[in-house]
Amino acid sequence: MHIVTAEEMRRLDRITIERLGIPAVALMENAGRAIAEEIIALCRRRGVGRAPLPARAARDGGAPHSAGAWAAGAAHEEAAAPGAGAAWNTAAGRALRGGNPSGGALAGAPKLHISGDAALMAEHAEDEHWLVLVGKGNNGGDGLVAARYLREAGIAVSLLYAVPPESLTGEAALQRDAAAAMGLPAAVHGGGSPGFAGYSGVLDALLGTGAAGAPRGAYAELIAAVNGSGKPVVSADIPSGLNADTGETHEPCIQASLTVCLAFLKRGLLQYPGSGAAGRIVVRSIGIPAGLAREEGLSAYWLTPAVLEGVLGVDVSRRRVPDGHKGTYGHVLVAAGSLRMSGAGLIAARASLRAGCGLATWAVPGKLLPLLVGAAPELMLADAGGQADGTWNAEAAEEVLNLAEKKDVLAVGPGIGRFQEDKEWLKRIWEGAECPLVVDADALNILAECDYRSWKSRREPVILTPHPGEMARLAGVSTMEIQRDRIGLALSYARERGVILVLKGAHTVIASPDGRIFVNTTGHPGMATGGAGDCLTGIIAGLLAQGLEGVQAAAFGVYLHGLAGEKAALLRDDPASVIASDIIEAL
Ligand SMILES: NC(=O)C1=CN([C@@H]2O[C@H](COP(=O)(O)OP(=O)(O)OC[C@H]3O[C@@H](n4cnc5c(N)ncnc54)[C@H](OP(=O)(O)O)[C@@H]3O)[C@@H](O)[C@H]2O)[C@@H](O)CC1
Ligand SMILES: Nc1ncnc2c1ncn2[C@@H]1O[C@H](COP(=O)(O)OP(=O)(O)O)[C@@H](O)[C@H]1O
Ligand SMILES: [K+]
Repeated sequence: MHIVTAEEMRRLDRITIERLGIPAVALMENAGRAIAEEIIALCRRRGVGRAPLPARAARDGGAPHSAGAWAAGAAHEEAAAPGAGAAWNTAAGRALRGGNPSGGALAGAPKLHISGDAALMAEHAEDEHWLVLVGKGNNGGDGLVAARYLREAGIAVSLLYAVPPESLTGEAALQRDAAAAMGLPAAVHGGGSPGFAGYSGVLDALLGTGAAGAPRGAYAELIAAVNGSGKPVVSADIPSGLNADTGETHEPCIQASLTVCLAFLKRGLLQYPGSGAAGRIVVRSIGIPAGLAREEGLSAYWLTPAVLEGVLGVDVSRRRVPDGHKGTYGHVLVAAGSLRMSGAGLIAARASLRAGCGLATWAVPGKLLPLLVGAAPELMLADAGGQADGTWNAEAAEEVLNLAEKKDVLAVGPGIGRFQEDKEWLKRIWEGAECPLVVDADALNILAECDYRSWKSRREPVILTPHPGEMARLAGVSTMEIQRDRIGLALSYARERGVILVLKGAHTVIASPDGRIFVNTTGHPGMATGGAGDCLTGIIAGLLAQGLEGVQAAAFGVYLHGLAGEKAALLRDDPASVIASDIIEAL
């Protein structure tokens, strides 16, 4: 699934309207109807058992999946089916709503099957009353359309305009008039906090992709009031107050239970804190052809199995040829670990084996070798020279390069620490290794102190795997600046430096020098544990050894790593108990 910026969304809108001739008002009609369907499905879900839907504030940390941030399979793409057919679930429902009311009673007679618009049927509609907050732009227009459909479903709605309705223009003005003609009750925000007591939910149609800066005036007042109301909030397109491109949340920003995102997933919904403000996200089609994004050369994606296969050409089933042997699946060399951090190397090397490479060799300063014998019997150990105290030195680079000669990939960095002439060490490896190179941990910190663009260019790809702190050092900005717009920053760094960049952390971003972007949503905060990153390095190296291209290995590796973290969490009482070795064992 593509992810787009607000500007890209406007371009796709324009093309649909101008080139395909689909009127803007038709898109708005589809958008509003989709939002109404999702609200009805939500009402139906809470109708089952009549349990009140928890308000956003009372929920968890707010991941984009209602089943909990870490639930296994959370990142799998689901087809949006807003409760279709659910209205027919009970025999009473079938009989009352006219779906073949005679049932099997008239044996032998031909059955007449007629069904109504199930997506717009709300059971217990009489218990619902939704407040629709209407902004001045097209987002407000979407809300007005949704209000009409909700009314049609028997749900009471009240409109609250943020600005005088006369200030609406274009399609939004048409919807204002239609809502008035239908007799929907409406008021204009008059300052202060509106009362929410009588409402069962709030539709936030205040600001969408046309918003600029922090919500002002009435918008800000309404958002703050809704957040304090304890009512479930559904946001149209994006939560009002969210930067649709970066995921930054302005003060204030709607905290939604559900966001019905229209046409294409907006970048800001996939990046924290935006992901947290959105609640559950449903992307609904509104008549803009999905293929337009590719035709227009957009190349940012939410990373799913479909994207891995269809866009990146990865065989996610990881089929092996029947006559394959360990040579078929490649040999990884991991240059990692030192006296105080040998475990980092061990984790990376073991993870590469679990990722399916045929052979893995772990190179360490020679002093450590006798201590590591048997640490992982499947691994081969190699003496990389180094200092008498078990740390690395510049000369060890030559040994690593010798060892790398017959290997398919070289991973460097986990647990190496800093040492004298470490910049020289890394330069020699960078320029000399004739296989793909994965650079992690302290090797990234070393790199941050080098002008590596002046180094001899490499034929084989380089994959950098920084966490936000390491990325800040590489880019020469603060960690806060990195987190402010992770996608934008990863993209520009990868392009400028000609490297494949894996910017780790919640919703890891994979950026390639050719401008492709993939955002991963597998994984969970329990993976914020020492060694989890070393494990990822090993997985990516293991996939490269099996012949995957750089971007394929980086994206698939990140996806598998998160999935393994989810599986590992299911074996524990609490995801916080997951440690890096568990992730390896869950691969
Ligand atoms: N064909 C289409 O285009 C389709 C579009 N669709 C929908 O339209 C949405 C985009 O609509 P949009 O471009 O009209 O912008 P939107 O976010 O509704 O409001 C902007 C207005 O708010 C105001 N304003 C801005 N910033 C502000 C602030 N900080 N604080 C306070 N006010 C602020 C600003 O007014 P101004 O201040 O300029 O007078 C401006 O007029 C999109 O998210 C989707 O929902 C779908 O229906 C599909 C078809
Ligand atoms: N909240 C989170 N959600 C998903 N994945 C996470 C989260 N926090 C950390 N991770 C993942 O765990 C790994 C931690 O890596 P890193 O910080 O380099 O650890 P280390 O250096 O100890 O190996 C990364 O792959 C990161 O994406
Ligand atoms: K909104």
